Amino acid sequence: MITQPAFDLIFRNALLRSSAAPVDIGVKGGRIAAIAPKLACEAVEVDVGGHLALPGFVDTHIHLDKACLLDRCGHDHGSLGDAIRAVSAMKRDFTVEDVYARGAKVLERAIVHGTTHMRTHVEIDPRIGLRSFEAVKALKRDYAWALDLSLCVFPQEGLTNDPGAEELLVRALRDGGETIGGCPYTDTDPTAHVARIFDLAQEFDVDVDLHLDFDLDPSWWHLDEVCRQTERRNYHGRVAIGHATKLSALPPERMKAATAQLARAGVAVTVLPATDLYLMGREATHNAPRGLTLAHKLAGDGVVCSVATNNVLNPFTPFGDASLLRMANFYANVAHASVGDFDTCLDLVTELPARLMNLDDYGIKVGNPADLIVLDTQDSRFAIAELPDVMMGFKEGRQTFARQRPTLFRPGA
Ligand SMILES: O=c1cc[nH]c(=O)[nH]1
Repeated sequence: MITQPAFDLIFRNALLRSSAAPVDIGVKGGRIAAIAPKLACEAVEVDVGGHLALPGFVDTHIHLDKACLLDRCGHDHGSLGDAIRAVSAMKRDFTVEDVYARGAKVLERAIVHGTTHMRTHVEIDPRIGLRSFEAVKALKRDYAWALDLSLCVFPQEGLTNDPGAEELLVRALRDGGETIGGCPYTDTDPTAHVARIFDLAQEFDVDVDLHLDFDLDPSWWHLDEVCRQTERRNYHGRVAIGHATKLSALPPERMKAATAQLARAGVAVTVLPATDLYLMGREATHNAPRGLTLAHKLAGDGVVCSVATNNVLNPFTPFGDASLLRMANFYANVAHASVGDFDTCLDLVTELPARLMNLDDYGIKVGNPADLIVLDTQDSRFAIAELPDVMMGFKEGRQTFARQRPTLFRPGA
């Protein structure tokens, strides 16, 4: 009789955030089958060497369709409006192949930086039609070996004011759109925009992820309407808002009320620090006012939050390498995070965005897919501060990348 090995693969000596000492992780059929201090059986082995193993970063908000446009967009961008107009003019010339190539470049960077789950927003409107959507669908298929890509279709330039946009959105939702986004502040009727997005979300039974309240004027906003619609439609836990920088301009009492409102409605908040700080305050002649919603504080008060990359090398953010660890470090730097907040900052790119995206089988737990990454650090508390290399990644137990340690050429060695 041939005895089957209990595991196909064992990760030896992996430090988990939840364990005081390194453990072994047994994998069978692509799923985690056991976690124990020492697994005594034969299998292919990967020596993690006491380094930190995490379940992979979760990027809830990126725009693959308009990444890597620096060579086409001129040198002088400024405000949010400028960025939207610049891409609006360019996208008429986007082809499926062009969007695919730019998106692939960013996806490959994200993979080697340890991202295992990602939600890309993709613009759907009469200027671009469904070309970008076709490209990101192909990217989802072609990179499924390394990363779960989820598609959020959205009308960047408005809905009620843009004839033809809704019909295209409906076609995208019938053909693989997994979440519906929106951008009420570009619509001539923001309230109707929000209501229509929720109508479509309910019709297609998909979650909602809106660009919202992206400035520093707290005298008006769309947050109340979004929370109202969420509660009215029983969409608790299925709605996220990105940017929401107006929250950072609220005095403490109003912030307390807004936090309670978000927690009650189950509306999640995604902070996009690179874009938020790049685009705001552009009209100012001096003391350029910029703000950032404090995701780690909101998270402490029961609001599901994430930090995400958003835009990479385009007029919205002419920087970036799709590294979520670097983005979390950037966020922690500019958001007044103290050493005691660093653990929560790591949650903002792992556990919390997994909740935002309702990923039921996320995490290094028995029964879950063996999706994990290994960081070159032995202390999870300081991963955000240290910016360690992500040394290797696995999806369902299959290795997706390895990063070589740099070699020092010491004289005389
Ligand atoms: O940051 C932003 C805001 C609106 N639309 C985008 O694509 N990015």
